[in-house]
Amino acid sequence: MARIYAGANAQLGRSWYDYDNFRIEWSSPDRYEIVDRVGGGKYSEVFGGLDTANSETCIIKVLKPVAAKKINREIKILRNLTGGPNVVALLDVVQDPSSRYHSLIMEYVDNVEWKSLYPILGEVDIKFYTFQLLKALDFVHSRGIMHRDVKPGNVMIDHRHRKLRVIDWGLAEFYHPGTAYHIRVGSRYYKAPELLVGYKLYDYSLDLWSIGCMLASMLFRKEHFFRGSDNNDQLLKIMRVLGSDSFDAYLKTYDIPFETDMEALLHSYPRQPWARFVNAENQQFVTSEALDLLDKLLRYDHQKRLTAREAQAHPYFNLVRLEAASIKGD
Ligand SMILES: CN1CCn2c1nc1c(Br)c(Br)c(Br)c(Br)c12
Ligand code: NA
Repeated sequence: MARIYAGANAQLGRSWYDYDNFRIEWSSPDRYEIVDRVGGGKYSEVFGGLDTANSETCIIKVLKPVAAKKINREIKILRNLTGGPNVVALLDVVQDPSSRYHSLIMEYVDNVEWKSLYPILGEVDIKFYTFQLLKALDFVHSRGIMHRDVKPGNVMIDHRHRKLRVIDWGLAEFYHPGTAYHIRVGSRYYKAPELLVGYKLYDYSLDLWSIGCMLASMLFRKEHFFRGSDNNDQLLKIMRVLGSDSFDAYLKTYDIPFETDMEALLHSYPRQPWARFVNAENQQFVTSEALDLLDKLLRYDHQKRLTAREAQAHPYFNLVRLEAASIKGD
């Protein structure tokens, strides 16, 4: 059971979370022109586009037919969240009458690739962007939604304008207490322990693990902090840092049956102090406040992780809280 916002969807009501009975009015695609391909994946192809009605740049996310069932959920969630701080805005939904393709027209962000961005962020940048990300997720969680795929590739950052937007709500879901969710979600390096041990009764705190991984990347200047070669190795990488004693305690707390064919996962590992990851190159960003926050996010036990709201109140953000809180996120 989530420690916070457990009743959000019950309070917001069925029309808020029931995405099955939800009729979508599709606009004509004629108004939008595809300019260039910016990316894509299993479920979609993503293009930079032009909205000819206002000559604005936009993003055109063309959904592959395989994603049909999930279209309703993604659109419902984007509609529910549009206007929230640092959530990418859904501008339009279009369907090409002749084709089966559906596309989402999204707000454009002049994104700087994570690979190039994380090595140039200064201490204030790290605080600022982490705070903005927490602000977005506290809003999203308060509206009863878990993102479930938080990772650098889904956090667009226009560094010139210090603009951050959380994107790709295709894996997001509504949180209902006591519901068992799929564990094949997220992206490996950012998967929380509950997903890796197959614990299905997870909640919003899933996203806070991923934020902890991103914070560790920025603080320690490492593109992906826990970089496993498969789900078992992912868990091993985590265990080598957090230790095996607290892992065993976690399994016990939630009565999680854990079998593995990976010998290494049965060994015992000491907990590594976070200071161990400080080196000459990153020591300028790493303060005791930063390590304290990180320690409170990267916990096996999801109920012990800070919530996004608690994390925003952490002293680590003292320098940026006033300034960042004032930006409405537009
Ligand atoms: C793969 N890439 C690169 C940039 N970029 C990509 N996918 C994007 C999506 Br979906 C949105 Br919505 C926005 Br906004 C941007 Br920008 C996106
Ligand atoms: Na998106």
